[in-house]
Amino acid sequence: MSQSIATFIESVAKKNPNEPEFLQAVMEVAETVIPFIEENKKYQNKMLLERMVESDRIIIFRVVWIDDIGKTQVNRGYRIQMNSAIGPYKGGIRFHPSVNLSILKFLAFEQTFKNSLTTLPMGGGKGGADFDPKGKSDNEVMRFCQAFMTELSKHIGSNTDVPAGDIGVGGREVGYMFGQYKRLRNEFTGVLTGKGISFGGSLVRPEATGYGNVYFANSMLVTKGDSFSGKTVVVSGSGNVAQYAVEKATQLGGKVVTMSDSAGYIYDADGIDATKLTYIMEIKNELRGRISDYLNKYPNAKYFAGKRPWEVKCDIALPCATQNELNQEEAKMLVANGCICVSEGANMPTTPEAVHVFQKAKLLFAPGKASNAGGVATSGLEMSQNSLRLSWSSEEVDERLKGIMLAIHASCVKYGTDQSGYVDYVKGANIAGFVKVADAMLAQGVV
Ligand SMILES: NC(=O)C1=CN([C@@H]2O[C@H](COP(=O)(O)OP(=O)(O)OC[C@H]3O[C@@H](n4cnc5c(N)ncnc54)[C@H](OP(=O)(O)O)[C@@H]3O)[C@@H](O)[C@H]2O)C=CC1
Ligand SMILES: O=C(O)CCC(=O)C(=O)O
Repeated sequence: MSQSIATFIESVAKKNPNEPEFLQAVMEVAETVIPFIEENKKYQNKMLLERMVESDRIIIFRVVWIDDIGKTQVNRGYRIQMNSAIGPYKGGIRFHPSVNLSILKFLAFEQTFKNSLTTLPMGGGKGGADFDPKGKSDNEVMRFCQAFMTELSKHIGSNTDVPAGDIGVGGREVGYMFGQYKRLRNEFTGVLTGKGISFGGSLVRPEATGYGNVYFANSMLVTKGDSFSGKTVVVSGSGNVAQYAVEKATQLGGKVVTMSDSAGYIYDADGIDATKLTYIMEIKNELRGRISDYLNKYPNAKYFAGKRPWEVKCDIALPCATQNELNQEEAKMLVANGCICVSEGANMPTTPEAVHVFQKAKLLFAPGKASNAGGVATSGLEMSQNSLRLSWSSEEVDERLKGIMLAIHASCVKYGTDQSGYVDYVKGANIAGFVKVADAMLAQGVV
């Protein structure tokens, strides 16, 4: 690591103690962006990266609600408004017991670069609460969402900050939050994305992150004259992103053999086809059960409690669960087993050591800020439709999504190709994302 990178990281670490995930995300960007700044006079001595790691503002608030047995519950809510140089703050809301400032700051920082890559005018933000929706009744989830939005509504708006879903926040939660915002503000606006189709949601938004990740992986494979056809695919997670990554990978001719949740993974050697995926969607989205329930209907599959799927031999790996879910040892296992392509559906699922393993082995490796950007890009399309008061067809939204993923791939190739022709997609995504935000910041003066 060069002296300038080390000095920068040291100062960020000092200002943001006890924030390992935030520091990890910053370090990954700094490693590629600082050398780029040093080669480009225009970006020098303007403290651009120093400004980008400092949130515009952070809102932390108490969320009080009553559970089904009449007990008062207290959670902590957050919204990180990271950077608005290129558009209103945009990024999801996460409800998970692990939520803290470090995790949300890493996500908001990543989001700023990701949103820049989408080609759409969206700044970076992220929010959430340490609320665990697991095991809660619909009424409890609704009361929590209403209490959360009662405070959040003071800080967001369709031209200011437009939240959406993330872990633990899907269509149900977005609906409850939208209802509360409308009740409090008496206005029907595109203040959230991921809404239901009957009240301003966009077709293909639920599918967009998973589909987009597979479109991006496919673009990487195409650079090698390859495709998903006949490939064995390992997927982690079984939530929104994983489900639609499995659907699209299967449609493109891949055989997906694993899915997981925080308790373990299932392995189905025959492949998780469309019918089996419908069952997983029922387990996860309606019954709110566990991935192990898959064996109730498909007993030939195997369940591995407490394990992650990276030990399974595959050609393509799609980590779609959560941050730091694929470590160095697991990366070595994937490489040894002949994996050729890893495309992140989740945000920062691969540890830095594991990323280096993939890059050293010259795998096709896509960082989430590029490969999972289809979700927020389609949220941007939802915002456009809301502003126009129009709804586009599935075909139209999907075509735009494909076009955006191709454009992001092209930007990564532009900024990430080295002299040997290897594309470092991490470097490409970081620099391409940085350039647009930095140019806008320079044009807007010292703010
Ligand atoms: N939804 C979107 O549009 C976008 C999401 N992402 C990212 O994709 C990832 C998945 O999000 P999404 O599918 O929406 O979320 P969901 O809540 O729908 O699903 C999350 C999945 O990840 C698993 N998971 C969560 N925490 C852990 C953990 N600590 N260890 C192992 N597994 C875990 C969950 O298992 P369990 O049920 O056991 O908790 C579940 O299977 C996240 O990193 C998110 O930030 C990125 C871009 C857009
Ligand atoms: O659609 C959005 O605004 C949220 C997407 C998101 O949270 C993400 O890209 O990580």
